[in-house]
Amino acid sequence: MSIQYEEPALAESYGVVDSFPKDFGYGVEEPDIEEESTTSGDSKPRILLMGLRRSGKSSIQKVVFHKMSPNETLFLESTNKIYKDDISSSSFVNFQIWDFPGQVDFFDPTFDYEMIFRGTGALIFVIDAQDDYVEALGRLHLTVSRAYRVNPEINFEVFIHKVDGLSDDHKIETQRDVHQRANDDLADASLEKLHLSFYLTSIYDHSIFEAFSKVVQKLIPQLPTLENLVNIFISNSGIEKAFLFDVVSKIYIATDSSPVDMQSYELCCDMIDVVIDVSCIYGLREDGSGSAYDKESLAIIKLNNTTILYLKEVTKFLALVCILREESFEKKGLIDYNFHCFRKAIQEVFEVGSLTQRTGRLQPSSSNNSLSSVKFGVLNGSAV
Ligand SMILES: Nc1nc2c(ncn2[C@@H]2O[C@H](COP(=O)(O)OP(=O)(O)OP(=O)(O)O)[C@@H](O)[C@H]2O)c(=O)[nH]1
Repeated sequence: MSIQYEEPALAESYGVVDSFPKDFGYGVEEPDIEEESTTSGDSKPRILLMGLRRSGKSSIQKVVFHKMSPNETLFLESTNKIYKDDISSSSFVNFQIWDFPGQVDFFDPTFDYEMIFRGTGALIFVIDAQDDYVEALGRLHLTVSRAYRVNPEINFEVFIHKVDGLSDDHKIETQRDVHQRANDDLADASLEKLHLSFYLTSIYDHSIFEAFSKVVQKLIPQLPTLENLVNIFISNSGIEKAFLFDVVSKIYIATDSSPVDMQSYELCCDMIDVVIDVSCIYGLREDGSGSAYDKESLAIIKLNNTTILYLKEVTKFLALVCILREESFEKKGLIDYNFHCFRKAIQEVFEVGSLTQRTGRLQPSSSNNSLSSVKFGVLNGSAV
């Protein structure tokens, strides 16, 4: 992962350099920042974070990608320039986030919005749900309608943010109201084809990670392949739920087809934190060298309700976290064998993905073939 700064002073004022998990020891190859900013950087799929001032854009970016604790965001200064952040933690989650200052003026001739929207994969518009959102809705309409005219391929995502301050009923009501008004505005402008997706988010719980996971997943053309692989793996191994995580951000880039319940997701996120924290303390060599997350990374946690959490390294950046019953874990040999097949298949998808050229979004690959060559063991014991 590398960070690109518009201006060094701005970066310092954020204190990003300190909060960024550079010393995390994931073995992330740090690309040359100069080179990133001048060559490949701008061709990466782009996610734009837009919204009114103080709606929470920078906080989202810092909490999800830079391990900033939510309370620290209280001290974030207002963003004055477009702030580009390169997230190259894996070739699947390989994109650039552009954090816009709240007061972007589309009529300013120096703001080349056509160029910006042309290379954009997703536009996240953040609305502060604790504030009066009438102005934000006007801004949302102006922004998405302009962006759609330049690039109709963009995924438009609306984060109804800071919902931690709202009661459950109020949350649902706010979402319904925002949804209704935003779509009415689009209908009035004959833009019915423009699809908006809505998420209730807060940096004080896992909702922001979940929402970001869904946004990122839409930019991964290999997603059906990944989901298929997870499905085959869990059904042949007696596993209840599995998430393929990007370890640094805790975004899940794929899961099986059973519905995601927040509790399972939070449990798996917490497991990653525990494993990395313990590994940072006890997993490094005496001189501090080594990596907290590497090929050997593996953890099994038995909970007191006969549930087992099982984490294993898949690639340098990805981990599979599974939830299963104690009795299924008796067939650990089968699970390990199937995991081996799963990992091999994922690596194939990963290799093909990294070879394909990227444009506004990650390029589709012909990697579905990898499924046909995977031979999982089955639960009755006879390998296929
Ligand atoms: N309660 C609550 N406060 C939040 C949340 N997210 C951000 N905030 C607070 O909102 C304030 C503004 O956050 P910023 O991230 O600076 O907002 P911004 O949209 O980047 O603002 P500009 O840079 O001015 O455009 C900060 O005090 C954050 O702590 C949230 O989920 N819940």
